[in-house]
Amino acid sequence: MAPEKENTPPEIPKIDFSAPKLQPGTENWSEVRAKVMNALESYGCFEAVFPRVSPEARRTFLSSLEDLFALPVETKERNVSDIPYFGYFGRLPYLPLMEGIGIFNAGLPATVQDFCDLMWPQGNPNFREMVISLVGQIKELDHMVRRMVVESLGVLDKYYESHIESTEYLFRMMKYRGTERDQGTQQQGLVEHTDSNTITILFQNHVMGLQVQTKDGDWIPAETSPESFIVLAGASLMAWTNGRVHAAHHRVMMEGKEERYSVALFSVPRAGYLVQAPEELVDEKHPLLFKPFDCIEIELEKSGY
Ligand SMILES: O=C(O)CCC(=O)C(=O)O
Ligand SMILES: [Fe+2]
Repeated sequence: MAPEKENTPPEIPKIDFSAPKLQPGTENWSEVRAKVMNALESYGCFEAVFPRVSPEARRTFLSSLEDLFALPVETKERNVSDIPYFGYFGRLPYLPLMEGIGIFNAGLPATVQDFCDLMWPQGNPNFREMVISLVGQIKELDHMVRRMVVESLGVLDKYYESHIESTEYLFRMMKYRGTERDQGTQQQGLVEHTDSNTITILFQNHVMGLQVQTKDGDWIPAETSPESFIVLAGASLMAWTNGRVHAAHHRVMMEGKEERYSVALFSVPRAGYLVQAPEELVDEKHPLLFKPFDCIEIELEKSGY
């Protein structure tokens, strides 16, 4: 390896999804698809430039999260879920800086409405509309990425529709308190973990903190701009692709007193759907790597994050 290369720290690939006509079948699509596969195989992660969600809408939503998290704990706790971390959680002994509020099945406007009714019995149509439109727009990116993966593997016609139909969406909003530690000292905001779902798409306020582990074990920053998102592959996508896609290990490290807000859309294989590699991806050279599993069962059994 050339010496300059050895010294270049690894960086999360940045991929441009901003072309207005990024459509299957076009040259641009094939180029972007190749970069996506490459990034998912090497890092399990990339930064997607996707200005379909306007920076203005993102900013407005992030500032409305200040009001959401400022609600009394008893109000936030009304948002319960049978699945750990899918409802409200906060001030857990092993996650002292973090609070999270999830909306499961956020693809359905009625679910978003129910959530808003719990938080604001007097109504909050603005918040409802912001969530519905963010979920709709980020879903477009999720669909494109998943289509690119099944296309690259040559199984588009047989599996794309069922892949999309078997998915539910978890929309999770997160707040991390700043750390009291001295400047230059980091404190863990979120323990290192791999997501169990298919794909996670995240954005954060100006307080960065997300880090992704490379296959060599180095932790590298996963930063976003007002127009870009971090896309992470989870264990379900790794299993479904029989290990072609790497599931990225990641964590949040906080530094400084400022609060961090982040927002994530998780595509989650619905309960009862068995995540298993299609027969086309299993052969002598590629033996089946993972036993079929139900992603929701894994989430239900989670004790740590
Ligand atoms: O807050 C973040 O940026 C990361 C959140 C995360 O990894 C998760 O909720 O699974
Ligand atoms: Fe995660």
